[in-house]
Amino acid sequence: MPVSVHSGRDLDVTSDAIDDVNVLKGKLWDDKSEFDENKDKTRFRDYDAACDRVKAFYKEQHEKQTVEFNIKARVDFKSKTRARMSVWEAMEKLNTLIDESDPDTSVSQIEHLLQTAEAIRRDGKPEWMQVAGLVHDLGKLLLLFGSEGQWDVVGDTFVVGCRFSDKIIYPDTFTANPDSHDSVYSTKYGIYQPHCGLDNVMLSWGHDEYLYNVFKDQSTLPAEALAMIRYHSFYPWHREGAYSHLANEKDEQILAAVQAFNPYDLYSKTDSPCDPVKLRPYYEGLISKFFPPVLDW
Ligand SMILES: O[C@H]1[C@H](O)[C@@H](O)[C@H](O)[C@@H](O)[C@H]1O
Ligand SMILES: [Fe+2]
Ligand SMILES: [Fe+2]
Repeated sequence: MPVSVHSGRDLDVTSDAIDDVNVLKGKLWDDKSEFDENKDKTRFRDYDAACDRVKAFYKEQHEKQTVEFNIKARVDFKSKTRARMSVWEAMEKLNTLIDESDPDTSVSQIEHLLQTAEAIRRDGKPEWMQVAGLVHDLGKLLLLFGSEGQWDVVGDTFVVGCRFSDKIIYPDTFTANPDSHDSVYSTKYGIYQPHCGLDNVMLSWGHDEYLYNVFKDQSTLPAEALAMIRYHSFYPWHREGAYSHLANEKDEQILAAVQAFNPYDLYSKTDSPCDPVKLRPYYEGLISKFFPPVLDW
């Protein structure tokens, strides 16, 4: 049985899907201590200690995310509408996906979205930020829309078109990426100008970039929320301080927003489980404030 599940079945979140996920959890993660509720913060994102599934994921991703692939993915994105549905329907669709790149969670994606949103709500943060938490990983729907695998959907992001930063996890795996040997793409600035701004660089294609593009014209979310969505996986920048030679002043401002969001995304992964049925009325209320009833995905 494959370790990743992304069937297109429309299951009710309260029933079969939860069972499916629990079965998978048992199969995927033998060492339950990895997910204990009192996990120390320093033990999150421990990629040295990560299992083979995570290492294999990044090896493949770092080899295949080239400039050529990224241009193709963006052209493909613009060429069609993949589905029409509401935000809550999109969340339900994701319910059986388990992310192969993530060393810190074994829960389904709807669970992760609710845990993130609930943690933000508990801290009394504004509604737009709760919504950002609720939707931030919906871009993983790409898995149901003909992605090539998980490598072009999940995982940390980085800039393509210039030298791969050594602040990216498993930096050695980029030697297998043809762009590492390209005379332009392998230079410090590559195809970019100094301080051109992150708006003008191509981040590796995946759930962040996809979802940002879906929401930028179909929501009333503020710029900070859109930045949280677009850059939440860009750890080399928001955590490691890489790419300052490409960032501009505007990016400095949004960095604060992305960093404020990050702990909720990361550390809520060991919170107690949420009940989607109980929480739905509250979050449907918030969704209706920021999104139309149906969106093009
Ligand atoms: O494995 C995780 C997961 O794919 C997250 O959704 C993403 O935002 C993170 O950057 C990544 O490390
Ligand atoms: Fe994510
Ligand atoms: Fe997340």
